[in-house]
Amino acid sequence: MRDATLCHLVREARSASGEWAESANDETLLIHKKRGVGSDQYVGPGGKVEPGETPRECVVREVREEVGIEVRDPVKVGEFEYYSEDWNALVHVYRATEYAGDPVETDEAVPEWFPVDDLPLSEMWATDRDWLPTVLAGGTSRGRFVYHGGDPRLVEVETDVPIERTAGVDHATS
Ligand SMILES: Nc1ncnc2c1[nH]c(=O)n2[C@H]1C[C@H](O)[C@@H](COP(=O)(O)OP(=O)(O)OP(=O)(O)O)O1
Repeated sequence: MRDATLCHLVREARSASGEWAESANDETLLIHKKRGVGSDQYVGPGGKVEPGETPRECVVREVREEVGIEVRDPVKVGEFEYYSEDWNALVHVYRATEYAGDPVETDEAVPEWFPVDDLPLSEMWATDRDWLPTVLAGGTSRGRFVYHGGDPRLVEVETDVPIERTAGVDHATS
């Protein structure tokens, strides 16, 4: 099973005067993906973990490659097993709030900020709605999703579960 990552960057929305708004108005950065698994949907930036890198190193690299920013504080907040006819993955989910630079379009992705309470769920993975709101709100999640023909056939989700935060920090994948 291949290791992969997702990064969900959350920023506190600003009012017109530039003041921090209520946390309910937080926003998260999604990408409209141009290629790869889940293309033509809105997803979090991320990708396959390369041999010799840790999932945390992967998520920093993939965010840099896909939207051109440096994420500073990714924290592992979830993981899920994904199974389909042609791709299986253990997906390590990270949440971050600090970054440097401004998101830019690349040949892989078009970045777009969305209010955390108004996600384009109909244009996202069907199972995102089962775990992503919890993660965006600062919780944790663990899951197992079996897809067939692009639709989820088995969905197992636990939220607010202990996540080994060091997982993927110190242990490079094979
Ligand atoms: N079920 C589900 N929900 C949300 N996100 C995902 C899944 N299954 C998945 O595999 N994913 C995510 C995990 C990764 O971010 C990508 C899969 O990796 P991919 O984008 O193909 O890898 P890259 O390295 O970015 O692609 P290429 O560079 O090889 O084009 O999907």
